Amino acid sequence: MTRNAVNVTVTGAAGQIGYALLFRIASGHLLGPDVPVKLRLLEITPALGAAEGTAMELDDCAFPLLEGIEISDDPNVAFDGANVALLVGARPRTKGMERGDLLEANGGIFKPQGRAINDHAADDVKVLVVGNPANTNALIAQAAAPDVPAERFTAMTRLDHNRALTQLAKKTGTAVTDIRKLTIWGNHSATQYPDIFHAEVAGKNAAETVNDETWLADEFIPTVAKRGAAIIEARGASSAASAANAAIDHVHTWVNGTPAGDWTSMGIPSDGSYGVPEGLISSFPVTCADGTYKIVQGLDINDFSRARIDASVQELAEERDAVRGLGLL
Ligand SMILES: NC(=O)C1=CN([C@@H]2O[C@H](COP(=O)(O)OP(=O)(O)OC[C@H]3O[C@@H](n4cnc5c(N)ncnc54)[C@H](O)[C@@H]3O)[C@@H](O)[C@H]2O)C=CC1
Ligand SMILES: O=C([O-])CC(=O)C(=O)O
Repeated sequence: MTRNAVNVTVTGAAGQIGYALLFRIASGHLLGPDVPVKLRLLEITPALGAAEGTAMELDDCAFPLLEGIEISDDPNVAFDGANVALLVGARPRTKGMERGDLLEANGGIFKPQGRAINDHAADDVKVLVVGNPANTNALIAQAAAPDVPAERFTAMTRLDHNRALTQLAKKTGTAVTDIRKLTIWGNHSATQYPDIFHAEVAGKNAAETVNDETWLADEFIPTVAKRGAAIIEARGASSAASAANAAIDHVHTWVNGTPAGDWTSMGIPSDGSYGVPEGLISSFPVTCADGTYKIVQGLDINDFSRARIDASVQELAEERDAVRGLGLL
């Protein structure tokens, strides 16, 4: 059976993550080996030439699943008919820039993009925001798209999830495939909380297996939460291939489902679960099936976890209040 191509819009297509992402989308890793794709690339006007260059390379791969590439500097064109929208392009923080300046600059990007998604994307559009501050940028885009169901706007914490998997596997001398039910809670920032209290390593409780709260508090959590900064320090540039890989994982899982007996982490609009105020886009443990996700319910949250979840959620609430103050919500 021949399937219709899925329209995948990627913003910031000429950037570092874009370069690591587009080839994997075109080769079938995002949606599956039998799903044709059409790429719609959005860039700012000065970067259109670089996006053209990447498109030339995509052509030169002769990917069997790639049915077309369109490039534009107009969000209304780039999001037209989008089934999947990967919002990667963002304004990076530069020297002397305050947090409020960063939020305002990103508001100028994500508000019009949200509006364009509202007006032009396909009815089934799924949105993943990668550009930082990802959770709050997702909130801005969502607020500008009142006709799109709010739950279609998600923010990426899968990179944090994957980072945590590897750190836990190393500590326990196991493979990442032995680990299940790990959770990232909260914001994609240094306040995020990677939680192993419900995780399993080779079928046994991870926290009991590790049995080392000092490692948990002083090594594991800070290593995962500050990994982005450590990569920048080591590489002289921020995570790109691993971020692209996580974006692929996030959408692939959302569309194709979580394996039985496991869950993943996604930044999603809170429904009030686990005391996270409704509407904040916060990371939760979720299962996915049939193209939708559900928050894993009924987990006991101990005092150690509660304090950390609350701190990250507090930061999200402050970011929301700041963008609300700027008139972006
Ligand atoms: N959520 C996560 O886990 C992670 C998020 N990030 C974030 O992803 C973002 C992108 O990272 P890189 O690709 O390394 O940055 P980059 O600077 O290499 O590329 C960003 C691209 O976005 C483009 N751009 C800027 N404004 C745009 C607009 N209005 N419309 C379309 N394109 C626009 C720029 O021209 C540039 O080509 C950054 O905000 C970074 O902090 C990075 C790693 C992980
Ligand atoms: O810290 C950054 O700018 C990049 C990022 O989000 C990450 O690597 O997690």
